[in-house]
Amino acid sequence: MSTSRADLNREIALEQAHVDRVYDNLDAATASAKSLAEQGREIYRSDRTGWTREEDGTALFERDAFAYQAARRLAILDAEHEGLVFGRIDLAKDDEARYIGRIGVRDSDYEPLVIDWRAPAAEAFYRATPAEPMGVIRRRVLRCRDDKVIGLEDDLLDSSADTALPIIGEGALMASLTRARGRTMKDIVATIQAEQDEAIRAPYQGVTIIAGGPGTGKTVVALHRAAYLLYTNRARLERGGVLVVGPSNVFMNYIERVLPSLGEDTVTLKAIGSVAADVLGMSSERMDQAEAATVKGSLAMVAVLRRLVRTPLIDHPDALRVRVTVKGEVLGLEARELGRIRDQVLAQTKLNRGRDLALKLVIAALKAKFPEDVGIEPAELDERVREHPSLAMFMNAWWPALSAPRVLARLSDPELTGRVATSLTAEQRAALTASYGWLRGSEADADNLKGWSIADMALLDELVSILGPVPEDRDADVDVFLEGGDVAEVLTTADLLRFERTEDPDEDPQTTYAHILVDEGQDVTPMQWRMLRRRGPQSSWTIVGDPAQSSYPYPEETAKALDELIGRAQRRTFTMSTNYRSPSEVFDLAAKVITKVYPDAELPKAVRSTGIEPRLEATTAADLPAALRGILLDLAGQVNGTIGIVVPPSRLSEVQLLLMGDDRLAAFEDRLIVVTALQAKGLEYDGVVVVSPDEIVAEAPGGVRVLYVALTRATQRLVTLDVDTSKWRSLLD
Ligand SMILES: Nc1ncnc2c1ncn2[C@@H]1O[C@H](COP(=O)(O)OP(=O)(O)OP(=O)(O)O)[C@@H](O)[C@H]1O
Repeated sequence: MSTSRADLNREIALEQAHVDRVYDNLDAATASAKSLAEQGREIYRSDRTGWTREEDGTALFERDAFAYQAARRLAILDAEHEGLVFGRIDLAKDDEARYIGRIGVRDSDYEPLVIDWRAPAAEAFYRATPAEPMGVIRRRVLRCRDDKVIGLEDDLLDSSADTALPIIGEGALMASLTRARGRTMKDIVATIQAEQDEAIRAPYQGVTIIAGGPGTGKTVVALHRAAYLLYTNRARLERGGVLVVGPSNVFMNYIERVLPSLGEDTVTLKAIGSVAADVLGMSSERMDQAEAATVKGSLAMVAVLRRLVRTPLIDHPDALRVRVTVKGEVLGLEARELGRIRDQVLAQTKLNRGRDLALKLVIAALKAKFPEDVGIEPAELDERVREHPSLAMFMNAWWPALSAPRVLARLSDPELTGRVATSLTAEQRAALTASYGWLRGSEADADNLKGWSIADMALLDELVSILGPVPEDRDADVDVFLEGGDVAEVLTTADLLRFERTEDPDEDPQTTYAHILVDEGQDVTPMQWRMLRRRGPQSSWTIVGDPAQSSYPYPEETAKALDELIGRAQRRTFTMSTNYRSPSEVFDLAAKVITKVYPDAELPKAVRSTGIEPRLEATTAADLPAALRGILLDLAGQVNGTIGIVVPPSRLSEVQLLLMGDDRLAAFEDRLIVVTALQAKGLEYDGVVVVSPDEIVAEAPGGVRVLYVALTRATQRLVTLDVDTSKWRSLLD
């Protein structure tokens, strides 16, 4: 709808007057909060002199109806300086105008000046549509920079209403979608759409699944849901904690500003490779080769790890034998008897907690061997066996406290892997041991934190839960040499014990959360679901995902693991149907590719069209630098924001080097980002060049599904650049 500049300026001035009032009241409230804090008075008081967030009056909203809380949240918002007031609805009833903002603000008479976007009174701002206006005549979105109103976008929702309200602009959603993208995700609090709002405001309990194709806002909606849940369940969630898990640190950096821009800073964000850092004291960003990653993610690993723990660390025959001499009688237990005791203990308790019980059973078994016809007092026999130096030495070797890395490192031994991983194929076993090649040779390498992969974190976490925490104090300060052992054996065992003693395992139990939000859930492997469940045995969940973008080759296995996680909990699914990211020209191409291999893919409808078709280019390996350079120079002139260069892993460093050595590209290097298709998950760029689609398919565990991820990252323009081969194009026919 067209409006004159004068109309716009007049409306802006009107809104500015209201925004000024809001800020004046905020200043007063902040001052009052400060003085409350300074006086150290009880904060939650009935003299509501300042402001709070809304008029509802129920216990729910009273909870933080005090200046201190609001001032704290305001301080978080301040860092961002995004408009505090961003919306207004004009209601037919009583000509009421309601302002919507990031937090609620009242004036000195306790009248609401701004309603928190999460309050029930704000719901109509998001839900009203022309088909169902919910009493709203006009919805207005205010664009502010700091505390200045700089633009307005209106939607007329009830055209039948007799109103003189001016309608300005083309609608806020389109204005927001066509803006250039930066390096971090922005909140969408001013333009949340009705179907998104339903998922955001879904009840807290059980498991909420947010599904839908690429670019439908699943991530951003889930983050707004976290903010909403904190608002409606603040006491429970601030105490119990909220954890947001995403695929990588790059992704966490991309989304990290969204919650603070909504006034929330109590949420913990972790990449999947960091989730187990609470018990392991380490995290990882390293990806395994496709084959190894797949084996390590599969549920078959549970049995492999259990068997691994049951296999004694030392299986030298001398170490698997205990002998004590009492009154000239040699009492001994052989490997088979010791094996039985071991199984009995491990059936009852975790290895690191079972040593005392194992010792008790060994002593009982040894005593039972003492000949009945040789006279000895039971108490004396007990003492002689118990205090025999060989016994302590034997126990240190047979039942050492084990750390998870120490145990997992054993899978670098192909022979042992062959024994414990009987359910895996020979190829799977080979991939597994090859991935631990870095550990071969030196024991202490298990401590090399850089070697472990993201997939290993879930295996190590599983091991911690099988082994129990390593006890701090081990009475192993004795000089160790095994009875009947040779010198080499003595050294090996002593080394082993020293290793155990110098370890500094993190004994904290897992940190648990009241709500866990998992993004890119389709890529969470079954082993990783088990790791996550340990962080939320009682929690409610929000799970975001799109199976069509999965890089785990067995989506059915992940779905099964997810079903187990959900169990009998209440489950509700919201499927987002509109693609807000890519223009229809770009998404149509991606949709053709995915439907050929994954006919069940959710295909959202693109909300925009630019009239610009994707460019399909081809080059040779030798000419790649020149061809890519030409495309990037073109794109830099065509889009204002970021340009993503999505490459197969094998070309990552080649392309990074190319960018570094080029003067003309250096001029806009802050807009260029090189990523592999897997790293690009969840991210978006205004211009995207997908380099060598065929190699992306060949190198990624998810094949074409990962190419689909790459093809759906552009908000404006897409270029594909084939290198030598163009096989993927057969998917476009
Ligand atoms: N209601 C909205 N208003 C404005 N922008 C929106 C809205 N919904 C989504 N967007 C924008 O669309 C883009 C895609 O959102 P998001 O990354 O959350 O999608 P996604 O479904 O998680 O995508 P993918 O599956 O590809 O990771 C983002 O730039 C987001 O800000």
